[in-house]
Amino acid sequence: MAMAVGVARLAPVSPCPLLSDSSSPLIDWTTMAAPREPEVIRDKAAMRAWSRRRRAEGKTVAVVPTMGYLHQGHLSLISAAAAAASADPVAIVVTIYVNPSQFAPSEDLATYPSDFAGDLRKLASTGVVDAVFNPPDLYVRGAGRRGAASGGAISCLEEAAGDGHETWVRVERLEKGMCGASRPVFFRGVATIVSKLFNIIEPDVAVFGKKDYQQWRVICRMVRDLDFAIEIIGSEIVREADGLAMSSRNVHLSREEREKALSISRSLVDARTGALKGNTDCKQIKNKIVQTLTETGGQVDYVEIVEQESLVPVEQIDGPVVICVAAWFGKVRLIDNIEIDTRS
Ligand SMILES: Nc1ncnc2c1ncn2[C@@H]1O[C@H](COP(=O)(O)OP(=O)(O)OP(=O)(O)O)[C@@H](O)[C@H]1O
Ligand SMILES: CC(C)(CO)[C@@H](O)C(=O)[O-]
Ligand code: BAL
Repeated sequence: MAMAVGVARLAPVSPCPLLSDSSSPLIDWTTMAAPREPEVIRDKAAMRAWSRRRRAEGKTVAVVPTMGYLHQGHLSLISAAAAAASADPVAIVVTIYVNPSQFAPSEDLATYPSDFAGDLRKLASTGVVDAVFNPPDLYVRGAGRRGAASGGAISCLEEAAGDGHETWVRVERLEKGMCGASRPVFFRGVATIVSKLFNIIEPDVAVFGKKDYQQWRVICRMVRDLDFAIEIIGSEIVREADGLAMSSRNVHLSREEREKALSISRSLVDARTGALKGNTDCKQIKNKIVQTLTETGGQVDYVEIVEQESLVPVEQIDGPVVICVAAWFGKVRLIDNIEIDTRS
């Protein structure tokens, strides 16, 4: 039975030495309700019925979409969900589904980390998660041939789905560039699965992390353009004590690779410090970050400085921008970012 929840009291910020002004507070769940096992729902119709019952009870339904292998970054989204509807009782749903349509066949779907039992323990410890939606599959699969090729890159889903699923959501401008250039099926898959989750769960609020900055912006634009009656919340990046952005894929880093990967967050902080001191030439900033990451053994995918909402690249930092980085350390592709506003 869902229960009204209080707001997770955020633990005093134990500032990370590198990012003290942008590290996100971790959550002191001990101040929350007693640990409580969330209901596990695996069927789409049951998930929709559960959500409609909560709303009929007068609750705000909040969803936190994830691909599992949960860490504090995910738990911070749950806290944001609880806080978003603090005036009303909220029913919080966390989805755990590794979405095949956002992975190209050449990417790491097969090695994506998973620990559902551990995830359930972490969610229970919060005492505020009412349901976990963990479907075995969310796509119609066909037995027949896929028919005329859709052209362009295909995802792991299309490789396996035959003449099944064929409807896609595209956010045509924001999906281009940065991760859209490196992962040509990623945002089509994300926008499509998030739309499906929204149609199944019918939430009032949905929380996404700014760690995946471009993804967050793509989803905000999709919600605007398709008139979803859903409040989208972007939650700040949660970092390890040494500044590394928490990410499920970090588990694949060797000790040495993890040490080298610290160059990402450190170079972002240095860039922001410099910009606030007047070093606002984007070409110089990007070249310095690329040099730093390369010298520490990273293979840079991209370093871009773009306007925060339009994601349009800028040549000078003069207003709200975000520096977005993607780089490989060993076989692990990491992303991170830092927002800068020289006018604030
Ligand atoms: N360190 C973090 N701080 C804030 N939000 C995060 C963080 N890590 C992940 N999230 C958010 O959690 C949600 C689920 O992301 P996901 O399940 O893919 O985890 P992940 O840590 O991003 O994994 P990976 O990046 O390795 O695929 C997304 O909205 C994502 O932005
Ligand atoms: C939003 C999401 C859950 C969609 O699969 C995924 O892209 C993620 O975990 O960021
Ligand atoms: N949060 C990232 C999801 C992905 O890399 O597919």
